[in-house]
Amino acid sequence: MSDTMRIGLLSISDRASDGTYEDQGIPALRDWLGRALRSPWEAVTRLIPDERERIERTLIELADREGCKLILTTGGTGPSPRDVTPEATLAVADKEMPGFGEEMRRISLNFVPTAILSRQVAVIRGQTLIVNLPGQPKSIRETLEGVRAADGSVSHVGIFAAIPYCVDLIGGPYMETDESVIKAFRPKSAIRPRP
Ligand SMILES: Nc1ncnc2c1ncn2[C@@H]1O[C@H](COP(=O)(O)OP(=O)(O)OP(=O)(O)O)[C@@H](O)[C@H]1O
Ligand SMILES: Nc1nc2c(c(=O)[nH]1)N[C@H]1C(S)=C(S)[C@@H](COP(=O)(O)O)O[C@H]1N2
Repeated sequence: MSDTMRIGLLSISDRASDGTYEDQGIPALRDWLGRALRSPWEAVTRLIPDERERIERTLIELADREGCKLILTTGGTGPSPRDVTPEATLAVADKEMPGFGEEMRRISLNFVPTAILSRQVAVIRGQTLIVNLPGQPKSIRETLEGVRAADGSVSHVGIFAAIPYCVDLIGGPYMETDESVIKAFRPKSAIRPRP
């Protein structure tokens, strides 16, 4: 197996995909991962409208054909009629990982009272972890990295801390992070020494 982690970045937005505004979802995901990851990775990106069948097909393509062991989606998690990202994600799932959604909503409440409007979920499909993030571009960093106090110390750990070990457990590459951005947590027995 290659050591390069392929990460699917899926932006789901009617208006970004039809050109009403420029997509900021994929650039925000790419920038954050560029700062956070120390191990080799490459992005496979897709920008699509809020259409359930299209979202399901794209998730299956990224997981099964493109070999992405992690897929981060952004957008379509709210209560509006066209927000169907969680339904599409659950439809392609083998297992639900409810801790991610619960924790992201808790983290987001540090930033906006409307955090509870996001129905975001995370699931496992085969050897792929799929995580929904909200559509607001700033929510990407907020949920992945967590909350910092004024002195820069972490007051609420972001959900990315749990992603490398989750990827280990489903058979993906060993991911390493820049601890000044996000410290990946692994039990001692799962930590590999640096070469
Ligand atoms: N891909 C994106 N790029 C830039 N801004 C975005 C993007 N997706 C969402 N936003 C911003 O975040 C807000 C909330 O996101 P949400 O996914 O609810 O969008 P929406 O209102 O359903 O819009 P859309 O028509 O793009 O699907 C949007 O109103 C928009 O300002
Ligand atoms: N961290 C964070 N979470 C957030 C937000 C945000 O700005 N930051 N916006 C909320 C709002 S206003 C909505 S409606 C929901 C759903 O957003 P989505 O439909 O763009 O996915 O995410 C919520 N979660």
